[in-house]
Amino acid sequence: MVVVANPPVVDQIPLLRSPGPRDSFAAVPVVDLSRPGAARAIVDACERFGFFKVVGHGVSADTMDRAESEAVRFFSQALADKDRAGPAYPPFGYGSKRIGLNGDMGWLEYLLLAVDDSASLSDSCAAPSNAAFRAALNEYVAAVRKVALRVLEAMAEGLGIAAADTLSAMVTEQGSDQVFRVNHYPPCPALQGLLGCSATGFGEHTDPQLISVLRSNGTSGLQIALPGGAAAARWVSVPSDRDAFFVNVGDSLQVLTNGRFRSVKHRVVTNSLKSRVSFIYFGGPPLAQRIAPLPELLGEGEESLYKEFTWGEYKKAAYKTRLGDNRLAQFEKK
Ligand SMILES: C=C1C[C@]23C[C@@]1(O)CC[C@H]2[C@@]12CC[C@H](O)[C@@](C)(C(=O)O1)[C@H]2[C@@H]3C(=O)O
Ligand SMILES: O=C(O)CCC(=O)C(=O)O
Ligand SMILES: [Fe+2]
Repeated sequence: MVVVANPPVVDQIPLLRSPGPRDSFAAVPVVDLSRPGAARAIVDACERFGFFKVVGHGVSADTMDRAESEAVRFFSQALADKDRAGPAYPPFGYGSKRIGLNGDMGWLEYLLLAVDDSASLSDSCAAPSNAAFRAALNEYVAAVRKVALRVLEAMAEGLGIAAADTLSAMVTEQGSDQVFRVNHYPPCPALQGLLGCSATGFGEHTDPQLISVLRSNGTSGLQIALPGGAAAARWVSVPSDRDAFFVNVGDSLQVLTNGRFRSVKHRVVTNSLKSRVSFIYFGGPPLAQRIAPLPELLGEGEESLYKEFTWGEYKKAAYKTRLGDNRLAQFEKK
């Protein structure tokens, strides 16, 4: 009898070229939310990269540190204990290495959680059950969501949209689809010997929602693809900053701006020595929200580049794709 063993999970995690010093994105746009001019700077960064760093956000270091140390405590538990907070699919909870339902793998473990209308972790997610961790995450989520709303308001202002809450209302309306994710990338020392290679932490993708707001513990690993026109994308590492937030434009915001803002392709490469812990708030609208270019942004005679769809339709289609797929392609007008 031939016994075929399943390949070890780690063999299914793709390798990436380790970033070198020349791949650092030192020119990452930095927006100080507390200063005048933020709206213009945000629009400029969204048009050029779909990505920027936010300082002057007013979130206390205590709020960030408490959430981080509770997350570190959670991930340091035995696997059997963490598994009690899973599985991640369906629909929310603890997951390890498998991302989504379509075969993507990364060198990470994570908590995928739903956020309710009052900006707290949804009662429908029992995980995490530890009261101190849950309280720390609730405090953090409330704070980061406020940052996301201020950024969306600044975007509307910078785009010259009359109603300041046109974009932010989409993620505050009843039934808005907000997700929160805590990612832990353990160091991946097994690859130290393979010169110039790192394991994929989180494979390349764009985020489907309107906006994602990320904060990490200061361990590098996040990379974005610089737009290259016809040329192949150039991957650059984002210098980490534990005191700042990083904002990604998502696919839905690209459509709402008829392609003026670009959803940024990004990925995470593991560090061979240090753990990375990241928190990401994903702001999405209610499922019934129509995702189409805002009329104020369409010039005379300008047509939508996309077919009509709702967030619910886009999300359903997105969850059938692999991470690296171009999810918007099937909604583009040919
Ligand atoms: C492979 C997948 C994971 C993902 C759902 C998908 O089918 C395609 C989009 C992925 C993504 C990327 C951004 C967020 O991390 C996420 C929660 C999301 O909304 O879309 C993940 C999904 C996931 O991890 O379930
Ligand atoms: O963990 C990170 O730093 C980024 C992860 C990410 O892009 C995601 O969860 O969608
Ligand atoms: Fe992402």
